[in-house]
Amino acid sequence: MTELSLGSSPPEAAADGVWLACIECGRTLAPFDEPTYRCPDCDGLLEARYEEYPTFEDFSGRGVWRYAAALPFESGVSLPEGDTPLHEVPRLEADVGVRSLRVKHEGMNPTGSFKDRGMTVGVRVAQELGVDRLACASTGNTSAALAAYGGRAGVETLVLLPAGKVAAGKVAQAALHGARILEVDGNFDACLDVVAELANMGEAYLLNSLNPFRLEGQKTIGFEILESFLAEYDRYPDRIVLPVGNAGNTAALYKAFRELVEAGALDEAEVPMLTGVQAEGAAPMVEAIEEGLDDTRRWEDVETRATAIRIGNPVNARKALPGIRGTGGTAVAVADEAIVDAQRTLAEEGVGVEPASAASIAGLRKLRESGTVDDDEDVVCLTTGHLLKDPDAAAAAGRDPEPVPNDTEAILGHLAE
Ligand SMILES: Cc1ncc(COP(=O)(O)O)c(C=O)c1O
Ligand SMILES: N[C@@H](CCOP(=O)(O)O)C(=O)O
Repeated sequence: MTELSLGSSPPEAAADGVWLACIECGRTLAPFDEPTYRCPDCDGLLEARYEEYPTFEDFSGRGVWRYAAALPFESGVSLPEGDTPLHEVPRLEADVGVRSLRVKHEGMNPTGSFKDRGMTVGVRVAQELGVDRLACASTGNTSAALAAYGGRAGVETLVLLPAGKVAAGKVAQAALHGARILEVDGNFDACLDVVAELANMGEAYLLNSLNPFRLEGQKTIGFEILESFLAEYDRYPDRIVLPVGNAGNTAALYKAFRELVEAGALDEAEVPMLTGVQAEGAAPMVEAIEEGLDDTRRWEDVETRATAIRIGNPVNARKALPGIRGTGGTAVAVADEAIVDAQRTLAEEGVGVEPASAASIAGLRKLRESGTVDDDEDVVCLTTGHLLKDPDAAAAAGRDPEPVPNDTEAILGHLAE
């Protein structure tokens, strides 16, 4: 696990032991002088770096801010977020046939997805920068989180959504939390291109996962999984399986593990294998892994019922591909039917997730069937968003309501049929 070294020296103007470094050319930048999303020299992705990396003993409290020692600030605009359940799923575990299977349900965050972890940190940075408008492109969840956290902070929010391709619950959230919603005649990747241009023009502060501080919040998923799993099993999971869209979580979890290794709190051999899952109709990361590419090829035409991961140009690919390879993981594409089936299976065991989230389960099943995942592995599947985010998908995947007369005897008769 040597790619993307964390070693760099702070620039002169580094604030309180934190700075930004380009993952391509190594240039370092002061973090809070002005909004910066990419390297001014080579356009590479930026990553937050710290003077010191904490060990588990440095963490205290609950939720995202438990990990303040690994974040750029002590606290932030919080609703609060993180501290999500690591569900047991005994029937699914037996069916898949692994040593242990847990489901880390990020749908239990305040706005119903993992984006809240990134937003609590990202909006804190926005306050530090003194910006007056926050913006994002979104397949839905980022917009809901941005609207809620921006609203809480009292800052104007603007979201660009691919018209007709965002689940109803997410649009409702962004609307009610007060975001200005622009529906764009184009896919998510086109929306992100426009928002990035607006941000570069100084029209808004961009809070997609291109923003390195979003990923600082999201890396706490990795810390939390390791701590909770260790507490229950006295060992770390072998593998973490996660849905991949813009590839922010893959990059963030990899960073969490590299930081712990750097701090001497985790052996390289203990780092879980990061295993990404995409829908067949939007699988540029899988293509890049299978073909040994250093970056993804942009897919112009993407389609999947898992609208949250309907993404053809994962902005974090250059961070996430080394994460998958460097941990000995892999990536796999799954059919929409397998995603829906996995969503139903999880729901029947009490865990309600949106379709994109269920991709992790569908991917695990596929990798077990192919023998890529062994039966003696400890696995954690990440489920990223709540079932109610996409009520239409849930209704379509679930049982149909049965109309009955307003009469007890008739209902008993109906139940006996
Ligand atoms: C519910 C859900 N799952 C998974 C993803 C993919 O996560 P990432 O972009 O971090 O790969 C997203 C958004 O991209 C999402 O909204
Ligand atoms: N699924 C995402 C897509 C944008 O991802 P981001 O992590 O880069 O903000 C969404 O919910 O919009």
